[in-house]
Amino acid sequence: MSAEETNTAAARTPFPAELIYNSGFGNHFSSEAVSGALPHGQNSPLLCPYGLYAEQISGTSFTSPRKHNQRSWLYRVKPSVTHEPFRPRVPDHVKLVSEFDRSNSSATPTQLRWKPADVPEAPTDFVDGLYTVCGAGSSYLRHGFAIHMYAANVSMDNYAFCSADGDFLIVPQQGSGLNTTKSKSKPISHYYADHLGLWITTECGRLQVSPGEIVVIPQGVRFAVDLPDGPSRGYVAEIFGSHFQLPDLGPIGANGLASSRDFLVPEAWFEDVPCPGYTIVQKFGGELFTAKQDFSPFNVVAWHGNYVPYKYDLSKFCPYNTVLVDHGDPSINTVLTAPTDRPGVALLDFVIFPPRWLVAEHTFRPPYYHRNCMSEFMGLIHGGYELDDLMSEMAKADGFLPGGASLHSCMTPHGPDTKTYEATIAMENEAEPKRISNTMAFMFESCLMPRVCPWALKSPYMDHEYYQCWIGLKSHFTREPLRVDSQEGKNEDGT
Ligand SMILES: O=C(O)Cc1cc(O)ccc1O
Ligand SMILES: [Fe+2]
Repeated sequence: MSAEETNTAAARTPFPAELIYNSGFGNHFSSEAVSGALPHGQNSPLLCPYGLYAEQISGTSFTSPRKHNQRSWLYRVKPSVTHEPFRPRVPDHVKLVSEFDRSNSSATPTQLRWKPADVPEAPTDFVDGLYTVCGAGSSYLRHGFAIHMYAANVSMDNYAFCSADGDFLIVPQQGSGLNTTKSKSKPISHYYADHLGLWITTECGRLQVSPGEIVVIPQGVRFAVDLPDGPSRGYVAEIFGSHFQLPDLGPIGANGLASSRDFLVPEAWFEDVPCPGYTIVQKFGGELFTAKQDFSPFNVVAWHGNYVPYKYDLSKFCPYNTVLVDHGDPSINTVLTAPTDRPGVALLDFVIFPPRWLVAEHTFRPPYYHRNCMSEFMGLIHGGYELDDLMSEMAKADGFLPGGASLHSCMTPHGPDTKTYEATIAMENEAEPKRISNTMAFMFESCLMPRVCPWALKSPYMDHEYYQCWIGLKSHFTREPLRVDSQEGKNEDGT
């Protein structure tokens, strides 16, 4: 059937120009698309208002401590259980992994970098365009993560998707007609102001997510992605057995980094139209299963709870950083963290490198050379990474491009390339403040060691020459004493 013939209610219902959201992180929300649809005083009355069915979705075990416990109650036209049996999805050309071992992925300590992937020419929706790059652990054992990327050019037609494996943190990188013109002063949202991004219909309501924003769809929550504006490309971190939370702020105090009130949660929205042949596609243990039903899963008239999808605009992030010497550790820029049972050890941190001022003195300002016991996957949403923007065209570091990616696994050495090192030193450690404006990079950082999927290793976008960017780093060692550029012996004005 063509898109015109199918009864694709979700795809056909245009989103309003501006959606209204609830605001807050981890709140217990209540939302009614029809006034009075939420029961009062109890969750599961004998008969719910308007003859709705009550259904609970749990994101944590029933007995999880109260401060971690996540669940929502959905009041819907028909319950989710009304469907034909799940069957393996055909054709099964899926490049998704949720239990990483020798049969489906490789160990490699090499520094890896990928160029941005082209959006396919053949019609490809969000689910078909999704492929796993790397990951670790197991969704079956509820401990691990997978990093996927996607490139899509059509809306999902007459079906909804959910992952039984884990929460999806989606980072859209590109919408159609992306304006890449550089500006020193524009916030990232301006670059994408005309782009509608992803229209995501979920059981809890609808979200519009543009590049520069992120969205989290919790494990099991059903959603459909429409592309009103044409092709889209981006990154996904899927976490098994943990949920994202805001990082503790420690000595920073009560404010800063990502603020609770900037997280936006949908308002209840439903459709109640016949949907013959509607399909639920469920990712379960890395495999896709389908089940037919004759109604839309977006039939939740009201809901309440704290297990909800949410979005966040990265330009709202309030960065803190070095104000005197030394490059700070990237954890200072953590937007969200998915914890393990070990304090301070993340299953997955989502860290950003937003526009900001560089003001450090006597300091090599780019990231230091390092080897990390955690593994670092990086993506670039917009502009250049770190000092790219400040360098002359001659010295401009290249190779890490918007839509591209890199992976520096556990204990794999990495740091600024030769051009960045030389250009930084050539700036003679200028002490005056500099603004990095044209940038929005991010990192998924995990305590687990990722294995890399074969299609990512064999990808035509793999940059096999990546190692070359460090080969030119020369020895500057001399037995002659160098001018020691430290604070010692200096006056407050630097003289
Ligand atoms: O490797 C990277 O580019 C990520 C990173 C950034 C930074 O500012 C400090 C450490 C670090 O791993
Ligand atoms: Fe790093």
